[in-house]
Order: sequence, then C-alpha cells, then structure tokens
Amino acid sequence: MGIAVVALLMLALPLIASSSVINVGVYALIYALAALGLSLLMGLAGQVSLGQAGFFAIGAYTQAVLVTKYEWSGLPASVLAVAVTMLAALLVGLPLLRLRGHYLALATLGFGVIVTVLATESDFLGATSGIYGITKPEMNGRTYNSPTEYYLLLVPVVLLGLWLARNIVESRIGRALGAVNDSEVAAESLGVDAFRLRVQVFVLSAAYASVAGTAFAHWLGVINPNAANFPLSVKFLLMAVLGGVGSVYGAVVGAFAVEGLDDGLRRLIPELLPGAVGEVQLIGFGILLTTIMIFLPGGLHQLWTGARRRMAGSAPEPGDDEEEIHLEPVADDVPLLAREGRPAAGTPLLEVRGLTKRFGGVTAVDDFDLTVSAGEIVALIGPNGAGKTTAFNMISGAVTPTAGEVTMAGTRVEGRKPHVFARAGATRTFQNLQIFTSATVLGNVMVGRHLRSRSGMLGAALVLPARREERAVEESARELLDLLGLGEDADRLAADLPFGRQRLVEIARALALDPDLLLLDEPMAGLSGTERRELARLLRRLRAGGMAIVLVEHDVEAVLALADRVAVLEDGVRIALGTPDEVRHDPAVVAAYLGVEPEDGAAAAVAEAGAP
Ligand SMILES: Nc1ncnc2c1ncn2[C@@H]1O[C@H](COP(=O)(O)OP(=O)(O)OP(=O)(O)O)[C@@H](O)[C@H]1O
Repeated sequence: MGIAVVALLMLALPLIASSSVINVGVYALIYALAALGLSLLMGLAGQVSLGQAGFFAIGAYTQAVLVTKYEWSGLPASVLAVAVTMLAALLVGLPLLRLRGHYLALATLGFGVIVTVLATESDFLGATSGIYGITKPEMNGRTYNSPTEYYLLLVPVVLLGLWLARNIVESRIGRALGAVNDSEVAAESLGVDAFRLRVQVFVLSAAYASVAGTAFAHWLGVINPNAANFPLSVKFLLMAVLGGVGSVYGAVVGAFAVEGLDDGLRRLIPELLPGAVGEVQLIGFGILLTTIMIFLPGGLHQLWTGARRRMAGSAPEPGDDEEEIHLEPVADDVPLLAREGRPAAGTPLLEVRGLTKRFGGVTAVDDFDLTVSAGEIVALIGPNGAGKTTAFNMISGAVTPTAGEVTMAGTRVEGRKPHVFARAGATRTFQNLQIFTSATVLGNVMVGRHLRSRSGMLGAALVLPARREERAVEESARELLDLLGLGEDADRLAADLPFGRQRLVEIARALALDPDLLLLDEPMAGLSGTERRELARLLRRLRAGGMAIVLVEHDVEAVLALADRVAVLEDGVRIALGTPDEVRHDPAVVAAYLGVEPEDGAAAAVAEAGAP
C-alpha cells in the first residue's frame, strides 16, 4: 500500500514538473538509495556511518572502470560493482563494527577519507580528474539520455529497493535488530547474534550506496574523488535523519526534501552572499541537521506517525493495569511445554566449575561450583551483594569470568556471547528488566522465537518462505501470552505495562525460546502475593514438563517452598548447597542472614523457617 502511494507520487512528478526540476528528481532518486541504506543501518543496527559516500564511490568507480576500460555493458557491470562494494563493506565492517557509537562514526569517517585519498592518488582511477566518458545506459536500443527518461528508469529501481528494505524491517531479522537496539544483552540471551546481524546490515547498507553510485556514474558521465568526500556522506545522513531514521519511506522523502533544498540554496546563496562557495551550503546543511535533531529527532516520519495517531483517535484498549493476572487453574503437576527431545529428568545440563569473578579488588564470585539437571528447580539465594547476579551473568555469557568453566548441554559457554548460551538451549531473565521498549508485548515474545525460526536476510527481503513462518511464530507467541495471562496486552507497547507485568513478559519471552534451562533473576519482584503463587505454580508445571530452572530470589519463603535444591552465596562464596530442609537448618546460612540488618525480610524468613 505504502509503496503503491510512493510509486504514484514518483510517477506524477514528470507529468507536472519542468525539466530542471526533474533533473533534481534524478539526483533525489539516486541519493535516496544511499540514504535508504544508511537509514537501515541507523534504524535497524543503531550504527551511525559517516562514510556512506565511500561505498557510493566504490560502486561508482568500479562501474566506471568496467564500462570505460573493459567495455562491459551497464547491467552486468553494476552487478559486479555492487558485489565488489559488498565485499569491501564486509572487510571494513568486520573490524569497525566492534566499535560503537561515536567511535564507529569516527572510524567510518576515516574510511571515507581513505577512499578519497586512494582515488586521488591512483592514476588508474584518473587521480583528481577521475574517469570520463561513462555513457548513458542503453537498453533495447533506447538510450536513457533526458532527465525524464533517466528518472523513469530509476523509479522502479528505487521502488525495488524500498520493497526489499521494508520486507527486511518487518521480518524476523528486522525484529531481532530492533531488539538489539533496545537491549543487546536481552536479544543475545534469546539467541540473536548481534554482531553478525550488524555486519549483515552494514554490508546491505553499502550495497544500497553502491547501486546509487553506479546510477550516479552513468548520469554524470564522470566520476572523481569528490564522490567519496565527507560533505556527500553528511548529505546522506541529513536525508536519512530528515526522513526519520529507520523509516524506509522517510529516506526517500528526505532525499527529495534535501535535494530540493540543495537546489534552492544553490540558487539563493549567490544572491544573498555574492562570491560564496560550496562551504556555505555545507554550513546550511549543518545548521539544518542540528535543528532537526533538536526539534524533530524522529524526522518527517515522526510528524507523519503523530498525525496518523491523531486521526486514528485513541490507542488500542489496554488491559486493566490494576487487575491481577490469573493463570489457568491447572494442578501443579500437569506438565507444561513438555516436548520430545527434552533431556530426561535427572540428566545433568549445566556444569559450573570454579567460577570466579574479580572486579578490581572485589571478588564478587569465588570458586563457585554447581550442577543443574533437567527437571529440577535450583534456587540461588544470599544477602544483597552476595554475587548472585554476577554468577548469572557469567553463566549466561554476559560477563567473562576471571576463572572457571561453564558447560551447558556439552557446550563450553563461559566467556562467549549470550547467544551461544541460548543456542545451547538455555536463556535467562534479568533483575533490572531488559524489555524491548520499542516493541509490543507480542513483538517481545516473538523475538524469543528467533532460534526456532530460520529466515535470513535474503529470505526476509524476498518474503519467500518468511510469511508462513512469521504466522507460526506469531501464533505460538500469542499462545504463550495467553498462558501467562497476558493475552489482552499482546498489542500494547511493552514499555506501557506496569512493572510486574513487564516481568511476566520477560518470562514469556524466555519461554518462547523453549529452553531446556531457564535462569530467572528475581522473577517474583514486583508481583502481588497471588501472582507470586501463580508464578510458582507455573514454574512447577515447567519442571514437570522437564525444564530445569535456576532462580535468584529474595523471597526466601517462596524459594524454600518451590526449589528442589538451594545454593547459598555469601560474599561470593557458596556457603551451602542442599535441599530446602538442609539449608533451612544450616547454621552458616542462618548466621549469614542474621548477620545482615535484623529487619531484612529474607533473614527473618530463614531464621523463622530454621527455628525448631
Ligand atoms: N560491574 C561491576 N563492577 C564492580 N563491582 C561489581 C560489578 N558488578 C557487581 N559488582 C560487585 O560484586 C558484588 C556482587 O554483586 P551482585 O550484583 O552479583 O550481587 P547480588 O547477590 O546479585 O546482589 P543483589 O541481591 O543486591 O542483586 C557486589 O559487591 C557488587 O558491588
């Protein structure tokens, strides 16, 4: 629908505009492709590049060389040009994408400078004069000479680019990247390999820039080092930001707006400031970019979505926030999420040996051992600062241990990324909630199905098998939400939910992975008494289904009633491990709890529970 409207608008321009305006339209279409790539990179992968013109130039130069020096025809040359640029992006992206934020922006700026210098210094590439004589494309005996013809040739290319980009944004890959932007550690814990996806988007973004570069070379007939320079990268950035980062249509609108403005400024500046040169225009762009970032950070897309929301009236009817969540009244021992292939109860799944973490002088976890088997609930308790969360972080791959080993279902996972832990069949929730705030409740849970679905970047772009898979993913996510009493909230923004419900969304999201081992960091915090009891029942049912669960919890009473075994940490050291009964009567444990503030609820619970 959106693409059809854009197509109509684009095709209307040649009917109503003069040749000089259509000429501006040609540049807008060419640059729209590069801006679209950048918008994907910024919106999906959350990375800013100041070197997009570098890839634009690699595409343009490769095309120019193939066409003028080797007499290739336009189409095969552009296929090779795009392939060369993607390879260059891969080689550049692998080291650069280990950097983040400002550092990455600076590194890509450096990349653009390197391309400019290489082009300037290379005699093969015509040094400062560049490569001349790139002819206009010819197809079926027709030469695309006039602005209108070239414009009409570019329209389907840009529409195709838009369609592919939109498919990716709405796909499993787009969803995973959105999740990485919201919380990388949570997305990784659900099996999303953030680095790999970032590299893929970086390469894709460069591919868009190189298509733009090839079209530019043919239109201008000459390509020189200016094609890689910084002002052009800024222009692409401005187009993406003005349109609204991450909005595929926004990049095209932004390209038309900036090119129109550019043309206007070019005419206006000499009249206002006689003798002024291009730098004044760059200053104008700089001021515009800053103004947009301050007053309209979401770009034109923000205006559009705001207007649409106002037209549509109120948001979807939310569930009653005050109402407690009630789960299906099913007995504790009715298995939940049991499936074939789950390790038999009692099979050791998680083996932790000698796990140690030192933060400077503080030993947060000291020589910690634990074995967890399928079909059991193990609780990890201890006073504040005992090292429970640090142990979780090391086990799940979020923090690299100073020493020790973690093996999950036969795979060594310590010091590797959380997605490795997830691939081994285990995931976790977080003490400090890591909800994907830009996604709906349903969207959050669908990310949990990442490893249970397959479509990659190409499949997503071409929509081929992806649609059916997406429907299945949505269905299973909705089933899980119903199971946790969150069905009514499915289409609400997860960030709008009250705290306790967000906790349940995290649990639903983790369960969507269908893990063999689930680590829950304070799952009861923020829940009402009834909700706690119902969650405990849910965990028992998961255990009956064969899942292993490790939970950190301050509600000691609830833990002692729920867990099969309890490990107690104090100052990073495991001071006890045994059944709730054994731990309850362990003098070291009682002392550890009574050693803290007397009003501490946990201490009182153990003391009370341990009292003869
Ligand atoms: N990134 C860090 N840098 C320095 N010290 C840290 C870091 N993370 C944790 N610590 C320290 O390690 C110790 C254990 O902290 P941790 O958060 O693992 O305890 P906890 O048992 O989960 O506590 P709580 O129950 O309060 O969440 C504390 O002394 C804490 O200050």
